[in-house]
Amino acid sequence: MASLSKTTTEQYSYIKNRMASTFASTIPIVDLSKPDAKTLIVNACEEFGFFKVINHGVPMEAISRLETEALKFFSLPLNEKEKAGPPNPFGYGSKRIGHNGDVGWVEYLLLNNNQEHDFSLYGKNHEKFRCLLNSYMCSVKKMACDILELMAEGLKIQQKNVFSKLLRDKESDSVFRVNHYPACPELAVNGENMIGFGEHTDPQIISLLRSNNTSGLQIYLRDGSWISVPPDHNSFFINVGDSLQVMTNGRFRSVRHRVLANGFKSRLSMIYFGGPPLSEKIAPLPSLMKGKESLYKEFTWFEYKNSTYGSRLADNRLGHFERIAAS
Ligand SMILES: C=C1C[C@]23C[C@@]1(O)CC[C@H]2[C@@]12CC[C@H](O)[C@@](C)(C(=O)O1)[C@H]2[C@@H]3C(=O)O
Ligand SMILES: O=C(O)CCC(=O)C(=O)O
Ligand SMILES: [Fe+2]
Repeated sequence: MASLSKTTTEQYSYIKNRMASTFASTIPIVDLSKPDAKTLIVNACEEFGFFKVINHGVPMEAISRLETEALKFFSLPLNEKEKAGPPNPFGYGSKRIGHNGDVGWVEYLLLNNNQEHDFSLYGKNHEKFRCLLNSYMCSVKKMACDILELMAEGLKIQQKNVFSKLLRDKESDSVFRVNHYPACPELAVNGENMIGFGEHTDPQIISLLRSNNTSGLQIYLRDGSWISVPPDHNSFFINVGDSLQVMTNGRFRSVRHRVLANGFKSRLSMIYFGGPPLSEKIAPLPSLMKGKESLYKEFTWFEYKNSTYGSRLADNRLGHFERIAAS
């Protein structure tokens, strides 16, 4: 994947070389060890649907050991990696994202938390890889639940575990993804920007992203501009997903985001997507309605997921489920 010519990159989307501004100071930072965390989380979810977390409690040692194993996997020859693919939807994938024509300058591993994966396909260190992945997923899931509980407190919801119980449920449909974006030297020469992972919102409740120190992630602001998120390998970045937007009746916004390929350095990111059980009804919480109508028709996570997997990355997936306001 690292060697490419113009013909191989033609299939990817380029974006105009208008640099997105990097406003490091715009992105809210939440220190999970501070008492104001819950208020800052609610403000960030309302304004951006996105924030950075420090003092997260996931040991750096566990993170870097997993990152090393993931990089070892991605450095295998393509035919070896392809033994763990194609992703339907889980396994190893390269360039194609989903099944509806999206492509990006990325290769990845997609795993489901409650499905047995045949790890023997993941290189000769697969046992080590599996153990590191399991312990990382446990720590990140715990952090996700802590954040969701702070969120419920910040929203003054009596039932503190109203969101976190969905991730803790043994049927929780959560997904883990490792994305590898090789450096794309042609971009460094032409000064162009190419899409690594096209713009989209995450369909689940919450996503916890951690990457190495290579830039690329951008988020879309309410004013219609894209901003680059300065990478920080010691922190986690949290996205509000579509399901949380619905549960808060639109008070929190699922954030549109994308990744641009880098001309000089490869990027490795690991994302935990916390999702509810398939049978869970996704609907606004009564305590957040305050006499207002629901903005959404009723649906289960199974129905939303089915519709998601038939959509293109950039689609507004919640559009199908919005109620048309009576005039
Ligand atoms: C094009 C697609 C890939 C995706 C499923 C979809 O049809 C639309 C949503 C995509 C997305 C974005 C967030 C996560 O990375 C993901 C695993 C998810 O749940 O929804 C991906 C899906 C995928 O890569 O299969
Ligand atoms: O790789 C990244 O940094 C973000 C990718 C992403 O948004 C996703 O996998 O849903
Ligand atoms: Fe995403």
